[in-house]
Amino acid sequence: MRNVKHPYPINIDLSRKAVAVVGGGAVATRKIRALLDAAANVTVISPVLAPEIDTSQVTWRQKRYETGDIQAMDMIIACTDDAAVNAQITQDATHFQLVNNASDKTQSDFFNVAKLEDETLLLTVSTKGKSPATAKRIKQTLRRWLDDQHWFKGEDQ
Ligand SMILES: C[C@@]1(CC(=O)O)C2=NC(=C\c3[nH]c(c(CCC(=O)O)c3CC(=O)O)Cc3[nH]c(c(CC(=O)O)c3CCC(=O)O)/C=C3\N/C(=C\2)[C@@H](CCC(=O)O)[C@]3(C)CC(=O)O)/[C@H]1CCC(=O)O
Ligand SMILES: NC(=O)c1ccc[n+]([C@@H]2O[C@H](COP(=O)([O-])OP(=O)(O)OC[C@H]3O[C@@H](n4cnc5c(N)ncnc54)[C@H](O)[C@@H]3O)[C@@H](O)[C@H]2O)c1
Repeated sequence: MRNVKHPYPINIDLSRKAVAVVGGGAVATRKIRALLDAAANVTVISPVLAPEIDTSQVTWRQKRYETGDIQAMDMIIACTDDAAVNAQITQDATHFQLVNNASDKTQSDFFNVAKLEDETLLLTVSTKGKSPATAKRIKQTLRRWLDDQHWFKGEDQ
């Protein structure tokens, strides 16, 4: 995130929102999984898609990114393997769109978080962009602790 010391944490209902994922590789696969969990309407813009991305659950625009592609989108995840393209996407977005640039945290309006979720609980972990691997480890430690307390009834995430 650009210069924010204390980001605003929220849980968003994405079921009426259009989300563009630009890029169709490993990072896109992970982000799309969480977006579909949240019932988002996902459009993927990428010439190639990883086989794990189910084309029956997303709209696939099989092309390289061009300015204009994200115009009607509420939220955009820029995760191509070309940092210049991801930077262009951040630049093309207007102030009322939310952009996550997966290759440059100084060009993001928001960061994604590690989550632990069952029917009644949603726990999220963020290191404010400093160490996603640490966020994942903390999540796994929390999962074991919650299991010991019998407080968690979810699947592995
Ligand atoms: C939490 C999680 C949620 C999610 O999936 O979105 C998430 N990253 C996850 C996984 C993950 N991330 C990376 C690998 C590969 C590791 C490896 O193999 O090398 C893996 C896979 C893994 O660890 O399994 C590497 C990586 N990540 C970022 C960069 C770029 C940079 O740092 O600038 C690079 C290096 C790229 C490079 O240069 O190569 C950036 C971001 N990643 C964030 C979130 C945001 C900050 C989160 C926070 O504040 O803590 C932030 C800033 C932006 C964002 O993406 O929103 C999810 C955990 C899922 C879980 O819960 O299991
Ligand atoms: N934020 C995170 O969690 C995180 C984690 C790991 C890596 N990264 C960053 O994300 C980037 C992508 O990583 P990956 O493992 O998904 O890469 P990848 O190589 O698996 O996938 C890249 C995808 O981008 C697509 N692409 C390339 N140029 C394009 C263009 N002009 N328009 C549209 N799509 C285009 C390709 O077709 C491919 O599907 C890395 O370069 C790295 O900087 C971020």
